Amino acid sequence: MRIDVVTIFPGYLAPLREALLGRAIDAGLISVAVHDLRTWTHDVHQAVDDAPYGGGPGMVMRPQVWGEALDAVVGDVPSGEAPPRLIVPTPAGRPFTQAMAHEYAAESRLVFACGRYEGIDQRVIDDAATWMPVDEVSIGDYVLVGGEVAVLAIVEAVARLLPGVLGNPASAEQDSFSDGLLEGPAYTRPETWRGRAVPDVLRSGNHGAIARWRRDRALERTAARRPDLLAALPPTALDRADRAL
Ligand SMILES: COc1ccc2nc(C(=O)O)sc2c1
Repeated sequence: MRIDVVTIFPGYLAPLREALLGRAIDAGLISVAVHDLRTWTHDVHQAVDDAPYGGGPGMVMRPQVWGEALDAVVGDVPSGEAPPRLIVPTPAGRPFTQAMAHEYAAESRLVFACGRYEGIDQRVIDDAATWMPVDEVSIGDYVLVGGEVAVLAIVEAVARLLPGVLGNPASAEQDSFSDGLLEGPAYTRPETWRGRAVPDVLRSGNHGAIARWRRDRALERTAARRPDLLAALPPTALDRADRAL
């Protein structure tokens, strides 16, 4: 997968080259190019923003600069080749979900546009949508200062789903949300720590009982913390034992 990120703060994306993602880049599983939006300014001040039409607080990012940047970064899409998906993090975006992470993991190329200030002139999004799929997404019901942190989260959620990135593919298959539920509690050695013992069932070697216990804990946690996820499960998702909980 090829990933391009356009931002006025390239240094914010440095964590993409660390740890698991850094190893995936070194292994050639993903390529990441970070572009400084100011490359496409033509004035001495390298201005990327201007006052909003209609008044109001803050500044809006200029369409000319973004238009040239996306033209250059996306480049000419060879005929017959699918254009990349443009992802624009914004508080006004569609909530980013694990299902979307799987959708994005199937793409060969993603381009991220990181907004700052009050966001990017809407015409940039509208123009881009005439020649590539554009998703405006939010990583949560809170407002960040810019799109860069959201890009780090989205890229990590997507890249870990790519073949070869996670050491143990089963980890992705048993993710929270993979079966629509939150993961339950996890334990490792020692057996007792500060007077707290690991649940006996997890040391029983009885794989059926362990699976049942883990499912029950996941159902309990989901019911307590995300009842919306439980309500969204298809009726067939819960078996008789689940319902007996
Ligand atoms: C101006 O660019 C922004 C500002 C806030 C913000 N908050 C996001 C979120 O997903 O919460 S994405 C994003 C982009």
